[in-house]
Amino acid sequence: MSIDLSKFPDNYVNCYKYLYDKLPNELKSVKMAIVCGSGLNNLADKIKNTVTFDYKDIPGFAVSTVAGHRGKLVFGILANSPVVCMVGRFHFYEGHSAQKVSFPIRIFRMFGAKVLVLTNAAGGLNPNYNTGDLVIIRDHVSFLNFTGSNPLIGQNESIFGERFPPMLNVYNHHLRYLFTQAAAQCNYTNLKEGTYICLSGPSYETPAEARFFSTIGDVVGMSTAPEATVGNHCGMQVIGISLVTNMVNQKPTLSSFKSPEEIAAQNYEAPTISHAEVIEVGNQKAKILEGIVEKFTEILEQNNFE
Ligand SMILES: O=P(O)(O)O[C@@H]1C[C@H](O)[C@@H](CO)O1
Ligand code: HPA
Repeated sequence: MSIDLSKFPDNYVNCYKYLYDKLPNELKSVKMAIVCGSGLNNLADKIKNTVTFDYKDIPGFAVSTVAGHRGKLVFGILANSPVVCMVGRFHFYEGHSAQKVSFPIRIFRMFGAKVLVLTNAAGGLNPNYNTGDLVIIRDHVSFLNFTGSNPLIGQNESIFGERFPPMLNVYNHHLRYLFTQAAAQCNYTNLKEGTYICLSGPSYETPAEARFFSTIGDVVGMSTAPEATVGNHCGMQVIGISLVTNMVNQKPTLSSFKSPEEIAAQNYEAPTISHAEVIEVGNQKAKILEGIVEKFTEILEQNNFE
């Protein structure tokens, strides 16, 4: 075993040992951890020589209760590199604490992962975006973090990181640049970069909230920031990719001064959004993202990225 387990809290040790004992030598240490967002399960399909665990069997893991999140942890080889992949993640709105949501990230760090690839499905706020676009996260605004649900609240586990971590470079610039190279090599031309707004969910935003969010960010979702916060705390280099699964409705709700007849005469169609739509777009685009993530892993290997 390459780390001194006596320095780690018991709940982390139990989880680490459970997984470690079941892994072949070539997967007992990994370079990269990947988290699949809603509908993006197939990101794991390119991983070879896999060993798969059900979340329900892993000590300390929550279970996935959301459609489009398979609930499997996959260790394996991607582009000649040992990786671990969460096929489905945990969300705060499922009733898990921010600490529980991000627990796996520290486990991945214990397994040696330095690079953390976070993917998510998100609503587009920036008018220059379209459904289906991939957005490299440049920075985030986390409503969870500043409303008292920062995952680092509680006793600081100093084996992982410092009490007051800076958040000035959470999303690593070099990784983001290399991701643009990977996308170009995969002939993907719709790559954007933007600020991700993290909400607790599960309700989607109102139009008024959406207009407000559009003044401070480009995409809005319900995940990623807790994992990025914890990854940053324990010294991981983080990259986040959002898939725009829907454009968020920002039009004001109906005026009180218009009669139902006037509204009907304008052929008004009420806007809507559903998780089924989110998953469908995720499924359609997972293949593209899968290819880019594989190429990205290959580029990291070529660059000896540590
Ligand atoms: O896990 P992600 O962030 O990809 O999932 C998004 C946010 C909500 O969980 C869900 C809303 O449709 O999709
Ligand atoms: O429009 C959205 N809002 C919040 N979270 C989301 N996840 C996918 N789409 C959305």
